[in-house]
Amino acid sequence: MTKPVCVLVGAPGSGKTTVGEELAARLGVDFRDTDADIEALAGKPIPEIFIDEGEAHFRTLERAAVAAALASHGGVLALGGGAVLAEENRAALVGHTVVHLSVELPDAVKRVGLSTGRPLLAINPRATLKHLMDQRRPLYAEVATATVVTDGRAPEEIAAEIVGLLKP
Ligand SMILES: Nc1ncnc2c1ncn2[C@@H]1O[C@H](COP(=O)(O)OP(=O)(O)O)[C@@H](O)[C@H]1O
Ligand SMILES: O=C(O)C1=C[C@@H](OP(=O)(O)O)[C@@H](O)[C@H](O)C1
Ligand SMILES: [Mg+2]
Repeated sequence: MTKPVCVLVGAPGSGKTTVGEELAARLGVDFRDTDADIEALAGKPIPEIFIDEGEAHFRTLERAAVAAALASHGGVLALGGGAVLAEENRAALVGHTVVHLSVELPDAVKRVGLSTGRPLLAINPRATLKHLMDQRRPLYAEVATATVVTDGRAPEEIAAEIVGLLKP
């Protein structure tokens, strides 16, 4: 069975998508992001899924996307920030190389701001992010096989550190 060389988890704004693309380029492998898979399957952007069908439906699509990507993708895989909320997803990550991109509130807020692409953060992003991060911190720690600090660091530097971690 194919297995991702590295799965990236972390809060919104931790840089999973940005660092994941950079890491995949450095490793010469494909990059995949479950958020993009969900949008392709649903045929619409994530904010529209939240508006039309709600978060619970998004989480159902996300569980299917995570299972499919873990079983079929051999490159770098980025998950959505809330994927770790599902016990099913946390269980599916056991045995994988999972890097937690850690970020503290100030950098996360600066990076995502009032982002239009993240429906959960469309209103009051600082308070919402703080709540999400407090709730999820133990879950990222539970699934991660390594943690890389991203605060005040460029995506290139973070990707380089992960390349080093992946060396046997
Ligand atoms: N290390 C970093 N330093 C500064 N900005 C970053 C960093 N990583 C990501 N960003 C920026 O923050 C925003 C969110 O990044 P993204 O990769 O989409 O995060 P995630 O997928 O974890 O939510 C983007 O505008 C991106 O350019
Ligand atoms: O934190 C979350 O619950 C979410 C994070 C988003 O992905 P990023 O972490 O890549 O922003 C996306 O999956 C969706 O908007 C929900
Ligand atoms: Mg992302």
